[in-house]
Amino acid sequence: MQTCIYLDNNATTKVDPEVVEAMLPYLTQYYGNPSSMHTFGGQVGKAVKQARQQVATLIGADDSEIVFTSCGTEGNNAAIRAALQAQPEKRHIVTTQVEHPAVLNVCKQLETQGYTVTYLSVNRQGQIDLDELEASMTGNTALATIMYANNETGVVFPIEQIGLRVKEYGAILHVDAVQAVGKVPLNMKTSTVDLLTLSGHKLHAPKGIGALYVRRGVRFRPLLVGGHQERGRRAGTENVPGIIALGKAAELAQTYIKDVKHEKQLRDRLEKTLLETIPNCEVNGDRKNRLPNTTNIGFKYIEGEAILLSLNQYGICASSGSACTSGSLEPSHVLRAMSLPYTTLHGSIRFSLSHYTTADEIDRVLEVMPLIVERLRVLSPFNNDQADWLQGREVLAVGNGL
Ligand SMILES: Cc1ncc(COP(=O)(O)O)c(C=O)c1O
Ligand code: FES
Repeated sequence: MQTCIYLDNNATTKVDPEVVEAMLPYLTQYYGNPSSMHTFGGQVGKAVKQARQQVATLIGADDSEIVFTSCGTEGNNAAIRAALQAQPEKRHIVTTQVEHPAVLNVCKQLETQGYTVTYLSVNRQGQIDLDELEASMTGNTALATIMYANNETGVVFPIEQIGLRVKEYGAILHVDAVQAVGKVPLNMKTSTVDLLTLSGHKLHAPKGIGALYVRRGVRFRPLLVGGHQERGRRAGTENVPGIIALGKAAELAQTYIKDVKHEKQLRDRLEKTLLETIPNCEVNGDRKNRLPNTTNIGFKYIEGEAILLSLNQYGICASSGSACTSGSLEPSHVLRAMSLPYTTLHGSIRFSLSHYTTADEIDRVLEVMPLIVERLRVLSPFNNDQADWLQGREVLAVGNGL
């Protein structure tokens, strides 16, 4: 298989070799069912218990507060449904316009089922306004579901300040922390968060395993109903190899989190040099409150997809939005919510690094990017001469909600 310079770690990550090593015996040797009465199954149950502890430790939770799920999407669905079922009399939800589809589309579906949803706006930096949040909360608000860090821009929301406001109204706070866990330290013991979603494949475990943190005392009804697994909070025989892998990845992440300087330095160098060497480009999102591994840069007057295809020819993987929506060629809903100019909106690229990223790889990207952008701008029908015309369209495009 082809290797590449992989700068798309917000889409998914490489499984750590130590994680593979930890999970393999649970595919081959220890295949028992953790719920079985016999010792063969029981030893698997013990390993699952240890993995639960490892995940709990990473986010400062108690192991009884961790429910294993199949992915981040399931965690979000389960959390939102559980929060609403716990307070059936309340029919209002607060979220943001920049959530992942695994939250946004659940909210849209709930709107057809008698719920009202407030989608908080974001400013040009991708930040929400805490006053707007406060003004949207009422006694009828059951749930605020707000992401920790944005997958496209890396922008981090002030979750604890959000939590204080949400708590004033007695609502439940669910946080989609799929992009944050393993990248920034979290401590549920000192947090206002009630429910928190994480996903293994974003922190060097395989795809198809995740976890939901459920604060002790928060009433929880399962999304999947059946057997008594996960203390009745998620039915279905456990994905044991996935759970062991997530446990190991969580343990390793504790070390990596302490060493994000490496990633951050490379990200900052990539960003700074691109801005210096390529005219007409800018960083999208709040540069102060951001994940250490992500940069989203708008290259004016060209198409993001064209940049991606060119990068691909050089063996460089990046992204122009979340993988789910990138097939559509529609500009990203996150960047649209930030009201970026039309000229930037279409030419935005996300580079997301990991601790595997090397200085040589960044050098290579810095070598080819100016050539790619220059070539595409020469070919572009939207070159700088037409900027005035484009700025005119920008008003139109935003007005149409494009
Ligand atoms: C912020 C965010 N939430 C949820 C998800 C969905 O996670 P999963 O792919 O494990 O279902 C993703 C993954 O793209 C994400 O970035
Ligand atoms: S669900 Fe996979 S990238 Fe969004």
